[in-house]
Amino acid sequence: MTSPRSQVLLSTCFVSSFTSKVLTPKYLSSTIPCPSSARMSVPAVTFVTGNKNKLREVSQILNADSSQTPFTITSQKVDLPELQGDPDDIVREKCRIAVGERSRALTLVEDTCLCFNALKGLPGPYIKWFWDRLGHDGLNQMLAGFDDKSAYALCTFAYSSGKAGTEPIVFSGATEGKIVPPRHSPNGKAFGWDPIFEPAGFDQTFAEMDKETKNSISHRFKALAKVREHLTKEFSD
Ligand SMILES: O=P(O)(O)OP(=O)(O)OP(=O)(O)OC[C@H]1O[C@@H](n2cnc3c(O)ncnc32)[C@H](O)[C@@H]1O
Ligand SMILES: [Mg+2]
Repeated sequence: MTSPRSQVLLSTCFVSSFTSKVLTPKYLSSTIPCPSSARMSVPAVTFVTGNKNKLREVSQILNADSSQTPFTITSQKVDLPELQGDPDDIVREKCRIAVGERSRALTLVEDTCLCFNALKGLPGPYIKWFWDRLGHDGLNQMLAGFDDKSAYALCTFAYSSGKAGTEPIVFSGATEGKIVPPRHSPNGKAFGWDPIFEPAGFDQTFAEMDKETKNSISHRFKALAKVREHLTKEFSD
């Protein structure tokens, strides 16, 4: 029997194959099998997030290189609590909560920080609230009294096999850069704080560069490379 809570979860479930180029939201909880060309069998892993931009980037990054081992990831939209603390502890706890919601299935969650060096790493994991309340200009204003505008974007994934007695495994990736007055792409659409983050070595913000470039240098790309390596090892043989 499906509990009322799981019915809510199922009704907000996006299912997508990360082996497909297009994200197709469907109100299903089933998984999409690996293509017959798959060189190994990897059970579906569900990425639990309430953020469609994260989901899109994870999909694009995992699809970018067809020579990599394919594996199937579904996604589930759940508004997980915004926790406080150290990024690794936050994402581990986020994963435990997500696994609890999902009855021990293979589960992946992610938490993103934007850390200002002049502020000793803050806003860090609290960037969601700072960005919501202050916007791009307000975030710039926070650094107005400092010469040091350097910052880094940190992405931390936690993966759980869902097996009893196991702890989530954490994978992180960081990209250095600096905080700049907002600069958007010509189409004006942007993901979160991308318009104010200029990665080191580039003269464009994340929002100005094409998505392939962002996805080849981003905090998310670096963390996902470690996730991919782990999953490939875990499910080979
Ligand atoms: O359900 P979850 O996965 O928690 O999604 P969220 O939107 O709550 O995300 P976080 O808790 O990780 O908060 C990170 C904030 O930073 C934003 N963000 C995350 N990755 C980003 C990126 O690559 N570029 C710009 N903004 C990003 C995101 O929209 C949030 O406002
Ligand atoms: Mg969140």
